[in-house]
Amino acid sequence: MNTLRHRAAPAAALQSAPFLFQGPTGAIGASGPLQPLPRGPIATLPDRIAKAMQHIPPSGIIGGALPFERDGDDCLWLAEQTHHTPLDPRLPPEATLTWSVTPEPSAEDYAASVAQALTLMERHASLPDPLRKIVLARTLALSADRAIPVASVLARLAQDASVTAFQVALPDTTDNAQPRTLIGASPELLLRKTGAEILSHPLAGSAKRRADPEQDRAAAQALAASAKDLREHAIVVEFILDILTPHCRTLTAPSGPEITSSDTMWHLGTPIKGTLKDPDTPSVLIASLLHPTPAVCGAPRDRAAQLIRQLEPVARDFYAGSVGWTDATGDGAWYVTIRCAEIQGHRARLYAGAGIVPGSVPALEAAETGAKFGALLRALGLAHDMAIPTETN
Ligand SMILES: C=C(O[C@@H]1C=C(C(=O)O)C=C[C@H]1O)C(=O)O
Repeated sequence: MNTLRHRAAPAAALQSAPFLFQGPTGAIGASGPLQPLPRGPIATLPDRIAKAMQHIPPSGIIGGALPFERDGDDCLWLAEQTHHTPLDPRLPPEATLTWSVTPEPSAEDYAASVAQALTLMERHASLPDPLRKIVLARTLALSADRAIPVASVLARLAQDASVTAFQVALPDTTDNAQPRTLIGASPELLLRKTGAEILSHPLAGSAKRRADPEQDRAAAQALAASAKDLREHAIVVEFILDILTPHCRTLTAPSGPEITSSDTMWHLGTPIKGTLKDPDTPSVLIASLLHPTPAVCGAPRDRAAQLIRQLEPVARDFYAGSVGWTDATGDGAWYVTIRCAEIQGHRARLYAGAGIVPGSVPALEAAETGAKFGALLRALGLAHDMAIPTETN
């Protein structure tokens, strides 16, 4: 992807783009005439994509967001042109918004749900195919005294060169509502397809980055040696290999995870590489087979999803879904929708989750989710660690 050829567009000009992504491999987004794809669940996606692929011009792109729930309606567009214009790194003056922040649920209630999930796992351990992992999330409901400047928040998220910053326009909730936008900085690649080659780079197992370099290195080393995190991670890799195997001629993964990082978090990550049997399958369809992986849902998938619905007080909507794009050849990239917020006017809802396996400690999982809000909080001009309960900070 050639990003040098293009001059940066003013952030405001890109604010209305229905989808755009900027990460280590460059910037890509929709431009030109646009039409929404009919909305629907994953079960009808192959049909809807096949129809859209009949009409896509060679320079076109399909992109948008899949929700967390496989039977929820997605939000995809077909744009006749693709742009590769990077976000303008020159930020407008420091925003001075005044905020109110309400955790929903509170960190204490979240920890109580984690404890409940652990009890259930223990009680079901002797049943056939027991629940082995569940990812539980919490949210922060933010309200500012003015409209949130989406474009400059996105530009700030994109300053972390190790993540993919994204923006996707979401369907309006009511007829005359203000536009809803999903923005985020995903560190996790669900699936990239280039010709017959595919790459998935799941993350699971996390530790907060530290300001002090020695403590920061120690946190990474402790993560790499944590049996609990290695178990949590292995469940995701096993799931992805199982799903991809029937679709691949070759499929390889290293025997253990590597340490990866964003500006705010350390993670365990495993690059899984494959060659597709049918290289014409559009990337969004392979991504939709994988989604949601146990990195954001759990194992077994359906049982975890059901318990998530029971234990989480706020619906996930597009959080823990997938955002991405597919071009006219079917190539594309789909990311796990994490480290994200839904923004509407002066309100934002931030989401963060953590994988729970036997051995997880509720208060530490509350702290981990608190740290995962950091990238968004900082981009909004708030203290990155304000959601980490003080006794664990
Ligand atoms: C669920 C989230 O992150 C996921 C969960 C992780 C974990 O439990 O260690 C790590 C990376 C992500 O796959 C999130 O950030 O909201």
